[in-house]
Amino acid sequence: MNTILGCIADDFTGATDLAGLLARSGMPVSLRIGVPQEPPTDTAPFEVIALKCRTAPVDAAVAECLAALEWLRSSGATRFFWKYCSTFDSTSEGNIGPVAEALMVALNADQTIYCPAFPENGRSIFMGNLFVGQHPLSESPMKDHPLTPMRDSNLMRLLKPQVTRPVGLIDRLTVARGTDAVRVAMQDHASKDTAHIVVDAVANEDLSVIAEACRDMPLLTGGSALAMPLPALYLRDGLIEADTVIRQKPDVVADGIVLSGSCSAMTQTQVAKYLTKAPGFRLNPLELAEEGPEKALEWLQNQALNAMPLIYATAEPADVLAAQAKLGVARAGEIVEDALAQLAVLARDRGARRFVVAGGETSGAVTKALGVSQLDIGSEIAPGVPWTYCESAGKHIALTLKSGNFGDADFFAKAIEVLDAS
Ligand SMILES: Nc1ncnc2c1ncn2[C@@H]1O[C@H](COP(=O)(O)OP(=O)(O)O)[C@@H](O)[C@H]1O
Ligand SMILES: O=C(O)[C@@H](O)C(=O)COP(=O)(O)O
Repeated sequence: MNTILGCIADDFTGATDLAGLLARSGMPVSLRIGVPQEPPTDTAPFEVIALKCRTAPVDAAVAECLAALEWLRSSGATRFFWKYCSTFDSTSEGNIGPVAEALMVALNADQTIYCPAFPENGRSIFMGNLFVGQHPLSESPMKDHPLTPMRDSNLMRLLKPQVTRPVGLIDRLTVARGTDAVRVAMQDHASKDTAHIVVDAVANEDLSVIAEACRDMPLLTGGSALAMPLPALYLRDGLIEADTVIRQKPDVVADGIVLSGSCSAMTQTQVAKYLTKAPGFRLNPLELAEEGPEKALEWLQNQALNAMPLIYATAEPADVLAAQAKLGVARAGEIVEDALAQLAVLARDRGARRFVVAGGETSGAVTKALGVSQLDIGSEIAPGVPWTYCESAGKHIALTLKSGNFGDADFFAKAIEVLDAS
C-alpha cells in the first residue's frame, strides 16, 4: 500500500505516541526504528520512522532526518510530519527548527506550522505560550529536565534562534473562527514571507480545525495530537480507503522488566508507587561511572522475572545535578542509558518478554540494544502510550515506551493489566 503520510519522530517514545494516536483511526500504521537500510516494501498508509536525534548535534540530526525523508518519499509519501515533544524539548541550537527548515528546503515548502499541543495530556498553547497543565512550560517540571531544561514558555522565542526565516503566530482567536480563518491567516503570513508559524490550540477541536486547514501542506510539525485528525481527513478526501486493522497480540509470557531512566516528576511518582508492589534496584550514575553496571546485572540475575522487577535511575533534580556536576550532562546520561540497555539485554536473555521502559532517550537506548527494527501498535495504556509488539533476537516481545511525563501514578501496574486484558 502506498504511504500517504510519512512521519519522522525525534525520539522513540514520541514515535510510539504518534503511531498510537494515528492507529486510533483503526488504519494501518507502521513504526520503524531508525532509517530502514532496505528500500520500502510492505508499507502502510501511515509510516513512522523513530530516530534518536532530539539532543544529537544539529548536523547529525538534520542528516538523519533527511535520510528518513528520502526513504519515506520512496515509499510514496507526499505529505510529511515532523514529530517532536509536546513540551518542545530542544536545546538552544535545535533540533526542532534546523530539521524543519532542512525538510522544507528538500520539499520545496514555503511554510510550515508548529503545534506541539496535546490537550489530553495537558499541553496547550495560547498566544504562542506553551502550558503544561495550568503552568507555563518554564514553571513546569520541564525546567529541570536533565538534557533539555525548558526555561522559556514562548514558542516563538524558542524557535527564532533555531531558524533563519521569520517566525509568526496564528492565535487562538483566529483558530476559534475556523478553518477558513486559519487559511486566510496562513496566506497573510505567506505575503509577509513568514515561513515558520506557531499555531495556538487548547483543545482537540482546535487541532481538528488546524489539521483540516493545513492538511495539504507538504510538511506539518508538532506533537502527536495534531496528526490524530489526519487519517479521517484523508479518508474524506478519498486519498485512502478504509482498511481497518485487526490487531493481534502475539503470545508473550508474563516474565518481564520495568526500566526507568526518566527523571520527570510524573515518573518519580510512578516509580515510588510501583516500588510498593514490586522489587526494585536503584542505579546511581556515580557508582556506575566507577564500577560499571555489574552490581545491577547481578541483582537482575537473581530476580524472578514474573514479578516484573523495576530497575531505575530516576532521581530528583538535586541528585541529577550532582551527578551531572561530576560527570558532565552528556556522560551522566550515557552511562545510565548504557547500563539500562545492558540490563534489558540480560533480562531478555533470561526470558523476559515484556518490557516497560520510561523515558524517551532511555527508550532509544533500550530499543536499540534489543535490536528491534519494526513495531506493531497495540492497545493504549494511557494517552500517547501504546503497547507495541516486535521481535528481539527472534523472540516475540511486548514493549511499551513511556514518555517521561505521560501516564498516571499507577502506570507501570496498569501497563501489565492492559497487556493481560488485550
Ligand atoms: N540519576 C540520574 N542522573 C543523571 N542523569 C540521569 C539520571 N537518571 C537518568 N538520567 C538521564 O536523564 C535522561 C532522561 O531522559 P529521558 O530518558 O528522555 O527521560 P524523559 O522522557 O523524562 O525526558 C537520560 O539520558 C538518562 O540516562
Ligand atoms: O510529545 C510528547 O510529549 C511525547 O511523545 C514525547 O516526545 C516524549 O518525549 P520524552 O518525554 O523524552 O519521553
